[in-house]
Amino acid sequence: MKPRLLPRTPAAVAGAALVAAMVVLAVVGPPLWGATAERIDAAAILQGTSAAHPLGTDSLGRDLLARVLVAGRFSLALALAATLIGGLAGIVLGALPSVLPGRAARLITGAVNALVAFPGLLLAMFTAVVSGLGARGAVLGIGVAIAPGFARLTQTLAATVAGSDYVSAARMLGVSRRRVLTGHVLPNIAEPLILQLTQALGGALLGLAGMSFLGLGVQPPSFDWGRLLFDGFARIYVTPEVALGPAAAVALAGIGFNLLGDAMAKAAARTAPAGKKPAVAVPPNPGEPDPGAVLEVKGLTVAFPGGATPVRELSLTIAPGEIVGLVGESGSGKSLTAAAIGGLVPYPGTVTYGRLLLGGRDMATLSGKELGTALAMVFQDPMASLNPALRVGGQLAEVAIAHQGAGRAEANRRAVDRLGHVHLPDPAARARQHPHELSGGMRQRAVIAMGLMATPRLIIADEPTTALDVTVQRQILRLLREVTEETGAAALFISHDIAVVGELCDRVMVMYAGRVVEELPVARLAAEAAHPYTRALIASLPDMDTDRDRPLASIPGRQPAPSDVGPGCAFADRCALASARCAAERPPLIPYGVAGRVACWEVT
Ligand SMILES: Nc1ncnc2c1ncn2[C@@H]1O[C@H](COP(=O)(O)OP(=O)(O)OP(=O)(O)O)[C@@H](O)[C@H]1O
Repeated sequence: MKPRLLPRTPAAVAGAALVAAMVVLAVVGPPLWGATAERIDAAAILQGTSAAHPLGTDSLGRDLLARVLVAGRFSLALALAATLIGGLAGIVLGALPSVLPGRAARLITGAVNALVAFPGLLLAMFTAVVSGLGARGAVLGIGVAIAPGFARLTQTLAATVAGSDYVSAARMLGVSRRRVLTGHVLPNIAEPLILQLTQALGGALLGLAGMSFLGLGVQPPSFDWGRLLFDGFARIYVTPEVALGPAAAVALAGIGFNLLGDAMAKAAARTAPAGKKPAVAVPPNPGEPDPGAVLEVKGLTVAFPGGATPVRELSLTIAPGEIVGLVGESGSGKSLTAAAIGGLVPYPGTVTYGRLLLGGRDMATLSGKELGTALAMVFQDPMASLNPALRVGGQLAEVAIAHQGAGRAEANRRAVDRLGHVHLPDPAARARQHPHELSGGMRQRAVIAMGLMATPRLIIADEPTTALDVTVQRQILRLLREVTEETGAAALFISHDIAVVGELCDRVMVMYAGRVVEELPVARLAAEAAHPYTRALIASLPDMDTDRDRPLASIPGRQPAPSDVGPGCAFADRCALASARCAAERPPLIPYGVAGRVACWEVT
């Protein structure tokens, strides 16, 4: 986990101070006060508070203050052990359903659900009794009591990550369940689990003290805070101060860990509103910028921990009014390219680039408001962009209020105007409806209208028509073309369908395993496409002459996973033209034909 500043709230400061004090005490306690804590004094048996013994003495005349100070190390060590046992067992139990076959997975999920419903203290007591009284039994007991909570948290987090597009893409690419778990799921849920471990440590301290207090934990001559509390409790009516010391120590340490865990969780949530901001690094200046371009991207790379680099050194330029199509099969890195341009790569992805200019300005320097005005993004699922609880018109109006400081009435008027602009019938009535009252095509129009509330210089549309039927798809494509022609906005249109790209775009960029392998004007696509992958994509399209009785041509083999791309051409092992050089050396993307670029040894 990356070091993160804690918020400077009194609770965070108090938590950090208490935990720091606890750690210092664990280190210096036994060497400083160990001898005093063990010194038997027959003349001072069972005393209350005195100048020599501020917390009194025990039945052997040993100083209780020294014993409380010394017991800190053992108490913390036991709590750490219990938390690690519980945490590890829980994470394994929670992760197993993602890798096991259906029936075993259901069995484990059911068992975890049952254990979560079982009172933790009973579980701990039962385990401690079965595994033998003493510190070991208590640690195991608390570990077992903690584990179901961790298992449930891991399951919930893993299920959230498992539903994301990149995991689906990895599965589609044939990545094994185990690799999906270790490479995609666990790294993305590590942070909340670590935060939970810190909080669990406080709970384990209290739990262990409780076990010792019940006589189920640490046995003499060893002692932890719970044991001291147990011993002091018998004298609570005569000399209450003897129980006070261990009780205060347990309470303060427990509160300290809980406050610290809480503060860490808040700090993490604050830095990660909707998936944390990825790290962005800018390597040295790569040549002169293109003054005429709306968008200029040079050397864009997106990487994830564990070696996955789904976008590699991608460069693209889009002129005003131009629509560039980014095409490639699932998992080639199209969506992450769009996300990186929009600053939306999910944590823990890292984005690096030589240049990322929107209208000549480095996108990293644009404020949220400037970016919101200059860039409009349209995604495949319009429901993801529209809040189901709000009326369509109100949501559009919000953009004008937030970005242009418009008044409510003016913003509403503009929203209806924009909805009419994207050919939504009866826009005033539609504006008063909720998203679920609109058809899929209407919703996508509404999202495009939302992008047009400002005057975007760039529209990024990521598979905006994939979920729509063919007729509606045509209408939306026409609308996008109309909008760019009217407003002069540039567009990056992402699709896995080269036919759709051919219909709408001016220029096409073909992506394979994170890299652009070919780029050319759409008008030359049929005649001049040179890269074997582009040609295979075109060949797999049906046309009027296609024999309907025979299966469509498909490209044999699979695209390599983002972490498995070798040194040569990533397409080599699916390519009929590949030579030994292709497997060993990656072809550069170089000018080819009239206005194209291609990366292939065999055609250049
Ligand atoms: N957060 C992440 N962590 C690790 N790998 C990721 C993450 N997000 C995406 N990937 C991987 O990056 C690769 C490219 O994903 P991307 O979504 O950009 O592909 P795509 O070409 O848009 O595919 P699709 O058409 O299916 O959306 C995939 O193999 C995916 O598994």
